[in-house]
Amino acid sequence: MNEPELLLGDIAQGLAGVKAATLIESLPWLKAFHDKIMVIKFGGNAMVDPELQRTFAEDIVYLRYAGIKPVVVHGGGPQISRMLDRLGIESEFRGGYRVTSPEAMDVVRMVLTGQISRDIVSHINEHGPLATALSGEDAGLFEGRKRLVEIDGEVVDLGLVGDVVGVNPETVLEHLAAGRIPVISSIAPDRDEPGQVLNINADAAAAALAVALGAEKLVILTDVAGLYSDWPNRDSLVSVIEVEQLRSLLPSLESGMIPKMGACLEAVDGGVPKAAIIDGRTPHSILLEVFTQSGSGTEVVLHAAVVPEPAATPNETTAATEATAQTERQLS
Ligand SMILES: Nc1ncnc2c1ncn2[C@@H]1O[C@H](COP(=O)(O)OP(=O)(O)O)[C@@H](O)[C@H]1O
Ligand SMILES: CC(=O)N[C@@H](CCC(=O)OP(=O)(O)O)C(=O)O
Repeated sequence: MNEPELLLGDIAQGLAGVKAATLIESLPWLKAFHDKIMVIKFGGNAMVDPELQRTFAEDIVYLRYAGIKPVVVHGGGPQISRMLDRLGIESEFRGGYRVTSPEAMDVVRMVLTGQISRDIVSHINEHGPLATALSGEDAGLFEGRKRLVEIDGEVVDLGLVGDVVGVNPETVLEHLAAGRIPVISSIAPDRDEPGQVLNINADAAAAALAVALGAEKLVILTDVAGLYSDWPNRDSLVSVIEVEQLRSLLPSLESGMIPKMGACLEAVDGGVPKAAIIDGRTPHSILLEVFTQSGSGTEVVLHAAVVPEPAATPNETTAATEATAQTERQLS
């Protein structure tokens, strides 16, 4: 063999080694998550590009064939706003929640249940008859109650916006037992007002469902790399954070991140071992998060493993940055 041929042979062998290392890195996670339920929240901002919808569906189907039981809860905030705009109905957000009139509620229901659920199901089912759509209204899945929020010391009525105050997960469990992938929209019947439905923030709906299902992990896809402890300082991306650190950081967060990090807290407080915020703009970010040691975004856990000798970080800006610099991801 001449020299270029030898070199090509070395490169091919090196690439094969990298591929094998990548595959074998997933083994501990395949074992840990085998037969476990994983709730994945697909945010409206993460689904704007059709190619990302396709790679999202591939990841979900991959999880399913890897022996995990994925449950998808989806949002669709930007898509609802676009439809409201087309219909000449004004959109207003307060404290991260959409002020929802009865007229807007019809549109929320139409876009989430009638359009986005169907699109996700259809992308997944390109791989086989796997996905089935459910609304939080179906078989009493969610029970909601109107949410009153306090903003700047003032109690604000957000209209038909609710919290999930009850979950009846049996239907979802039945679908999982049949090998299906449930795709769920975040609408809930109002417990206090029969016939009325409420608009639920999809992060909050995903967290409540993850707790009720006894999920092993909640994964939330959004349009940033994860949680920044000192937003918008790009050097402050957090890899792992403990619930108590997050609880003290929460009041300083800006509106988009409040429902998201609040949902992670609720999930871990409710017994879900891990909750992660990941970048839905990166193709296959779910696979990277679930099957690699470094993950792909921010993981929230009850207690993080402590690295024996943390490297010095000269630009530590907050208590959370300091604390998370000393932790690393772990299997359980
Ligand atoms: N501390 C923070 N870390 C990361 N993102 C933040 C933070 N504070 C505010 N944000 C903003 O929150 C946004 C995500 O929230 P949102 O737009 O509601 O997402 P989604 O549509 O996926 O639910 C980010 O794009 C970012 O602009
Ligand atoms: C009460 C409330 O704000 N509900 C959200 C529901 C959809 C959602 O949460 O979508 P994302 O995940 O894309 O943000 C809304 O009307 O936009």
